[in-house]
Amino acid sequence: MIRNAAAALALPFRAAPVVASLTLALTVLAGAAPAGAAWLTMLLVDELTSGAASAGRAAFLAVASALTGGLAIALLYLCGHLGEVVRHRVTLTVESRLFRRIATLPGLRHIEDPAFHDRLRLAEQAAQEAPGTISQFTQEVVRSVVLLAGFAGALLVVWPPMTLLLLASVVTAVFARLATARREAATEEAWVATDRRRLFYRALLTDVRAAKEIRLFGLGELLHARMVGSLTTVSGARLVAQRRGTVVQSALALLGAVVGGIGTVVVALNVAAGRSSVGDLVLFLGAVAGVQTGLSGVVLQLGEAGRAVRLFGHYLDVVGTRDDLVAGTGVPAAGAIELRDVWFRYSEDGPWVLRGLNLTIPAGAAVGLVGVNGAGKSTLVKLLCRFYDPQRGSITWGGVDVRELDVPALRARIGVVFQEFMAYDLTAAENIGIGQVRELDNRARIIGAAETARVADTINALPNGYDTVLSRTHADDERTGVTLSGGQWQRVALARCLMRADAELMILDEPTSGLDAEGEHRVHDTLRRHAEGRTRLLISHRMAALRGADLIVTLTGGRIAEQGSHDELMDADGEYARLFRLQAGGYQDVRVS
Ligand SMILES: Nc1ncnc2c1ncn2[C@@H]1O[C@H](COP(=O)(O)OP(=O)(O)OP(=O)(O)O)[C@@H](O)[C@H]1O
Repeated sequence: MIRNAAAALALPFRAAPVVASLTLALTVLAGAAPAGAAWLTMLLVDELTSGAASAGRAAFLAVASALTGGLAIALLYLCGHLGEVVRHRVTLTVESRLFRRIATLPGLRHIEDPAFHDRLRLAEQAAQEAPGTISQFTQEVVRSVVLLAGFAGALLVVWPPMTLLLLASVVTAVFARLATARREAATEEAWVATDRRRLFYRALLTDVRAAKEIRLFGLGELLHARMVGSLTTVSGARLVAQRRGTVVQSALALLGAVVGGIGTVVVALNVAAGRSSVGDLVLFLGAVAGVQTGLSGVVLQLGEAGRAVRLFGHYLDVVGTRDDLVAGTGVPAAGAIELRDVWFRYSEDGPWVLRGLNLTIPAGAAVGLVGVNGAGKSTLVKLLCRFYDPQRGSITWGGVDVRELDVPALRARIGVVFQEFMAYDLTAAENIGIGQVRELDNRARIIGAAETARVADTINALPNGYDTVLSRTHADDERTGVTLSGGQWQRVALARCLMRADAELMILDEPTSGLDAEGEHRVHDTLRRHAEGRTRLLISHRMAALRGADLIVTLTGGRIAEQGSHDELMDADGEYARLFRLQAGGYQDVRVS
């Protein structure tokens, strides 16, 4: 908690050192002004009730008191504005740090972890709220401390025990408010998963891709009910926490009134008995009102700040998240890729997906990978891209363990069309160009990749050609976007992969599943010519597509069960031959010669 508070308090001074320091100085002045005004008022009252009042001195004191009061208000507004400036800079800093951490996480472990997403949501909330709340609280504390110091002197002079009484009521208020804040923050933490589900259902209801199934299967009511159910639960819990807070606040207000009342009675009796002056009473009343107003502001904000500090811990956790992979510094060397006794599972208690897998992918060879659904083909691809590390065994490239290589350098040598490739709501040119970010503006290269992937004609026929936004939900400059068919999208993804003209390893995970028969034939033909000499890993359920590969391997039970050329595997008459015949049989027709 102290670590969180210190980090949050330091933030404004790191994000906007000059403005934050100026705000602090002016806040001190703003805090001193009301006490100054009260002292001047006391002097004025005493002057007027002294029996030998000087008109000039009284007028001076009246003007000075009014001006000091006015200055206090003006300073408050100025500090408010400067506080906004600081908040703006702090928000930029924290959001930027938070999302840079997310953007630079090398592996997939954290991003696939639901608990990490919950922490991220709390961190985002804290990043937006905490800096403002905490810097406002800091200002309030500084102003109040100065103000209290001024008034405490007055109270000590007029009736010393009042200082102790006020102190006792403040300590009570602080503890009560902090307890409320802890409860409120705990409520947020407890319900964050439910709130995430609400956002999930909400996103589904408005998702264009989900719209067809939602309508056909009549899921609208179900999703709506679940969304509202989550919302009701979360806002109900927040209301309960808030109700408790209100009860506590009301009790504290009553306590303050009782303490103030006791002091006023005592001092009024002193004035009546001639032990204190009327000026003393005026000063005392001003001081008590000033102290209580100032303190109730601080105590109220203390609650907000306490909650913010606790949630800020999630921000610090996310920003300080360790890399989910230990990166090396080596530069990849050309050569064969070898997987030796690779064991992998997605979680500690999950089932093994790969169980002692051994495979050599020779440099420059086309390797076809076959296996039933769930055999682990895409998992193997993810390991080659080093999104995860195997729990046991090793993967080497050119004789070097991939764990010793620099991760971006390794990935720069790989071009992939993932099975679940992305369809970005960007222009056609950007959708292809992002395959090689430094070539994003190289239109000739983008057109070349589109032509190789045989999607150029489709793009040329779009309303704005390569500048057409491929989206129905986003539009640029009032131009509506367009949506491509599944197969056309797949060709765009292929063109994106082909932007990596210098990639040594090309991985195509089901690259032609959405293509028509002629399209598939042409793409394979083009790929064979385009990727000649590069290492290729091709995954497909259409066995005919892999027939021409130099090496075909079948993945069964987390291991390589068979490997060889098409002819060798057919001669061996194993699982591959069985599957191949099964598929080929599906196409046999007496009318086809
Ligand atoms: N991110 C993940 N987290 C946990 N388990 C996963 C994850 N991805 C895949 N799996 C599991 O790993 C196993 C292998 O999945 P994988 O996607 O590698 O199979 P595949 O051979 O590519 O299948 P398909 O032919 O259907 O594409 C499956 O049981 C799957 O449930």
